[in-house]
Amino acid sequence: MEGVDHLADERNKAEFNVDDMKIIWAGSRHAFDVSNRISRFVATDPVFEKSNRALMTRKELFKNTLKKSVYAWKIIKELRLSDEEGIKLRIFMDQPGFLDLHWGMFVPAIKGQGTEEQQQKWLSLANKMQIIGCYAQTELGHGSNVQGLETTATFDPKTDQFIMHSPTQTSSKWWPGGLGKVSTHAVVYARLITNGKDHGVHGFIVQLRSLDDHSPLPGITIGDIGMKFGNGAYNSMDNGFLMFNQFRIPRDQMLMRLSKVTREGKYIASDVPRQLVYGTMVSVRQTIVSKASDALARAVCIATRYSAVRRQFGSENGGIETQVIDYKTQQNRLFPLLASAYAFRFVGEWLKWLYTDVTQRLEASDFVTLPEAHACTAGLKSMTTSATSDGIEECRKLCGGHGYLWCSGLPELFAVYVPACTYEGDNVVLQLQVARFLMKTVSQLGSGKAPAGTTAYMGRAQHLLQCRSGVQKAEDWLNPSMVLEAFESRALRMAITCAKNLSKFENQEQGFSELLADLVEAAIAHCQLIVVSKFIAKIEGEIEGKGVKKQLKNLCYIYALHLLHKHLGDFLSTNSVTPEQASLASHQLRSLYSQVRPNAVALVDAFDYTDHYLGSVLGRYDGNVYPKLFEEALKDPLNDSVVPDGYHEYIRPLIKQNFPSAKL
Ligand SMILES: CCCCCCCCCCCCCCCCCC(=O)SCCNC(=O)CCNC(=O)[C@H](O)C(C)(C)COP(=O)(O)OP(=O)(O)OC[C@H]1O[C@@H](n2cnc3c(N)ncnc32)[C@H](O)[C@@H]1OP(=O)(O)O
Ligand SMILES: Cc1cc2nc3c(=O)[nH]c(=O)nc-3n(C[C@H](O)[C@H](O)[C@H](O)COP(=O)(O)OP(=O)(O)OC[C@H]3O[C@@H](n4cnc5c(N)ncnc54)[C@H](O)[C@@H]3O)c2cc1C
Repeated sequence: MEGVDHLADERNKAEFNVDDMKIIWAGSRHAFDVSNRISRFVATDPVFEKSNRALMTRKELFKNTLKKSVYAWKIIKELRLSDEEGIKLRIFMDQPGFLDLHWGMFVPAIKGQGTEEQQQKWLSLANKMQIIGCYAQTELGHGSNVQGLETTATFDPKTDQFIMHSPTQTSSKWWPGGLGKVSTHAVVYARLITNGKDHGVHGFIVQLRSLDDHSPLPGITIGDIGMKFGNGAYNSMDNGFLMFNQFRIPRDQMLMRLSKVTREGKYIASDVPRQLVYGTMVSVRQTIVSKASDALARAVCIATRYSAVRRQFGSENGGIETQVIDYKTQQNRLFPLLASAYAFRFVGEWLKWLYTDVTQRLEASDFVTLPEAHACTAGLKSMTTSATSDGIEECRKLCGGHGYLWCSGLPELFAVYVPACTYEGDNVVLQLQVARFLMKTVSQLGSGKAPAGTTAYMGRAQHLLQCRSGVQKAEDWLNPSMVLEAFESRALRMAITCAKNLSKFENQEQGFSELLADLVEAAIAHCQLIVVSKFIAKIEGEIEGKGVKKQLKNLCYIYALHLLHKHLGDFLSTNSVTPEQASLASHQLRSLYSQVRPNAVALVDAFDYTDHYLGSVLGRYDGNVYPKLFEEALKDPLNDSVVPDGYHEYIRPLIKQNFPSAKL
């Protein structure tokens, strides 16, 4: 029934104030107000309609993305939206496109690696969108191995220019978003060569297309790399290829904040770490962690509301059947994902703080926390995107058959989200960076240099290697220090075992290669510890709102104890817990699920998602699922006529056994 809230009973059961939780989820009242206002604005503007996306051809989808993006930009300008509001507008527009790369990578790359003059010149154009830029790093032959890029930028002292060239097919740029059809400019990463010497990979601003007729400039071959995973989905983005044939750019288009080439062709490296050339990736990895919580929350919101609407079995004497959310198996799959969405939110907030802190330090030439910032952004990007991709797929299964329908919103969400495990660094490659950082930290234990930040726990190695968990009853698993100690001792013991095994190899690099799988496991254990510890820090801080803290505590312990359950092999093999303690954790987990159950729908309402943003018949706020599923089905073009096209050509001859005779 239209206008009826089918989930009202669920909402009435909530034991906390949802409006207060909305503020906690958003991060502040101000952030909530902006998010709430912009999401409603987008939801009610017909230009941002998106339900028809799956039926569009690639060309229609691309053009629709252009229309929405340009309209969004017009709104941002005309209504003088702040940066924060503009970002929200792009998020709620919910259609990947060139704006993401222009604002998310091109502009930050110039800000981070350009000199003052370069910033003034290029950002004044980019900020007005008089030029549109992308981030052209990955090539056909190399993505993960950035040092292996082949594109060259050779300085020609005669003309004071760099000659950009793609010497091989594998050196073609391949993947950059916005490159294929839209960008007029790119930050291109290429090997800098001066006086015959290769100085490694550096960034260059390169104009790709004419600003008059959009044709590629002479010496540039450019196009779209073709359809990607899923219908609609990420195909709104023009990921592109690019080849240079001796294409010339002025010397001052090398991004020269970190190192310079003089008029004479002399290379001057600054004394800052060369890894700062990777700075844009670090900044985007940090934002990807917050976006993971956003994507997982969308899937969980759909699965939770639908699980409360859906009923199967359990009716006695023709009475009402059981809501599937009441099955313990459903709770055991769903509630840890709900808890993970909250956990990633809070670790995302913390990571933003860490990133802001390292940026300020770098400006003051303090590089001490750079390795930690790199390890945290890389590891948490990897861990949260992997968990979110798996979580979205689990939510699809939690919705049974209807989850497989496009209009559930889950197939498209999965297809758009899953490349996050690959872009901005393959998730395994990134965990190996964390592992290197951990091995280095372990090797320095006892050297007098106390580990700091997220590895501070390693400074208590003596205790953590010997301690035995003090958990004796199920409620002890609600004691933050007992939970933390179990995670710390597991992470430390795994790291130390790796280090010991590594030391058995004469050649460290060969040892590292042999032990890759164990090293990744150790890195994941460390990242999980970070997320658990930041969630605990959150619930130990000040939290306003009726009943809010209690809910967050429940979710925090669900998050930690389900990880313990999932990785029990690690916890047992490192003697961080005993089998009896593990079974007490499972007992506590069941009790926490029962406490979350009456609050589940309200906990996803706290995400404050509009039906437009969710884009899901199953996740509708009012729970009016069944009539709407019919409405959606009837909109399908196959239902335009009752007798389908092809009937006379194929179905009728088949039924009437009236085929033209076959010839082999
Ligand atoms: C709410 C949000 C709203 C948002 C709105 C907009 C947001 C924007 C979002 C945009 C939408 C997203 C669209 C998708 C965009 C995808 C773009 C891409 O994929 S672009 C393409 C992305 N591509 C990739 O991600 C490629 C992945 N590959 C790589 O990053 C590198 O090749 C590597 C790290 C794997 C190795 O690098 P290599 O040079 O071989 O280094 P070694 O291993 O030999 O280590 C040497 C030393 O360096 C250290 N160090 C390393 N990195 C860093 C760092 N970043 N820093 C500091 N340090 C670093 C390392 O620790 C070591 O230290 P030590 O031991 O000596 O002390
Ligand atoms: C949707 C999308 C958008 C993108 N947008 C951009 C963009 O805007 N700009 C841009 O420059 N790039 C972009 N990329 C490229 C992206 O950054 C790379 O694809 C990514 O960094 C992974 O690199 P790769 O493709 O070389 O993977 P590979 O490194 O070839 O990975 C293949 C397999 O090898 C494994 N592997 C690789 N190296 C190691 C190792 N050392 N140890 C163990 N295992 C290893 C990986 O785990 C993986 O399983 C995009 C990619 C996608 C999918």
